[in-house]
Amino acid sequence: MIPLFHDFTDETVLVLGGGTVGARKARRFAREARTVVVSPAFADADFGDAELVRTEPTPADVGEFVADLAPALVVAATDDGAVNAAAESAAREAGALVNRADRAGERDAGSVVVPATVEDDPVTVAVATGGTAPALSRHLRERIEAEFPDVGAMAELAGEIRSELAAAEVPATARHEAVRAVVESSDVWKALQDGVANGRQEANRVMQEETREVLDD
Ligand SMILES: C[C@@]1(CC(=O)O)c2cc3[nH]c(cc4nc(cc5[nH]c(cc(n2)[C@H]1CCC(=O)O)[C@@](C)(CC(=O)O)[C@@H]5CCC(=O)O)C(CC(=O)O)=C4CCC(=O)O)c(CCC(=O)O)c3CC(=O)O
Ligand SMILES: NC(=O)C1=CN([C@@H]2O[C@H](COP(=O)(O)OP(=O)(O)OC[C@H]3O[C@@H](n4cnc5c(N)ncnc54)[C@H](O)[C@@H]3O)[C@@H](O)[C@H]2O)C=CC1
Repeated sequence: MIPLFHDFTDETVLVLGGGTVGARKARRFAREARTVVVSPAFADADFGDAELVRTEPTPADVGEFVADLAPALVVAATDDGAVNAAAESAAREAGALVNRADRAGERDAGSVVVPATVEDDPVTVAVATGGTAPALSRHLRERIEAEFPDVGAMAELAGEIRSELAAAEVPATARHEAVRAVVESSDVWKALQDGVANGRQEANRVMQEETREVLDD
């Protein structure tokens, strides 16, 4: 399976099932998309900014929700296999993506998996195990979050340096080496813990050192 990133801004996501799994997916998608959760009951859980619709659709009703909402993605997270299967076929018919929360293993195109995700804007790290061990995906996600608390700030810093070097018309190879030296520097990572300004200062030092090395060669 190959991970691809999908922008759901201005899209609708329909989640069927208001259990803890439906809540987790709703929370996740509601950060970006209009998210509607349809379920006869809702777990005592955080559904983020999702809209909750309390009703118990039959498999036939599911198609109507899909037709009405025209979602880009349908998440099938009920404990009823027939409803989840109906969600899958309605999504396919409507040309929407589908996420079957009750299935592991191989999938057809259009049937997508939700990975464990580290999000620290503008960075996204996605982890999956081919459905073999979701608990391990979660654990890896937590380890990555703990290991790189400033990853978003690092991305901003590297992006700023990239644009500045490009604007100064520094040749491509030197630019690439400078940016790589910054992101690979444990000193810059450490300095970022004390704020972006410290990170920037340390990055300047690393780049100066890098330039000196190039000139010495
Ligand atoms: C195939 C997939 C489909 C999909 O949902 O997209 C799927 C399917 C199933 N999960 C099951 C169980 C659990 N899932 C979790 C947790 C997560 N599951 C997620 C994704 C996926 N789960 C996709 C594959 C991802 C991959 O390849 O690794 C995460 C990463 C993302 C998310 O859901 O948001 C999220 C962690 C988020 C985070 O914390 O970062 C935990 C742990 C926990 O809850 O703490 C458990 C219990 C422990 C265990 O079993 O490992 C079961 C069995 C149900 C049963 O036994 O009844 C099935 C169905 C089956 O296997 O048949
Ligand atoms: N992908 C994942 O991470 C995981 C997936 N699962 C799978 O996902 C399913 C859901 O898991 P949980 O949330 O823990 O189960 P749950 O039993 O807590 O929640 C199921 C929800 O579906 C609702 N529901 C029942 N009939 C419905 C219908 N006709 N239309 C809409 N909603 C309906 C119920 O009211 C309930 O809110 C499980 O059956 C299991 O197969 C379970 C654990 C993790």
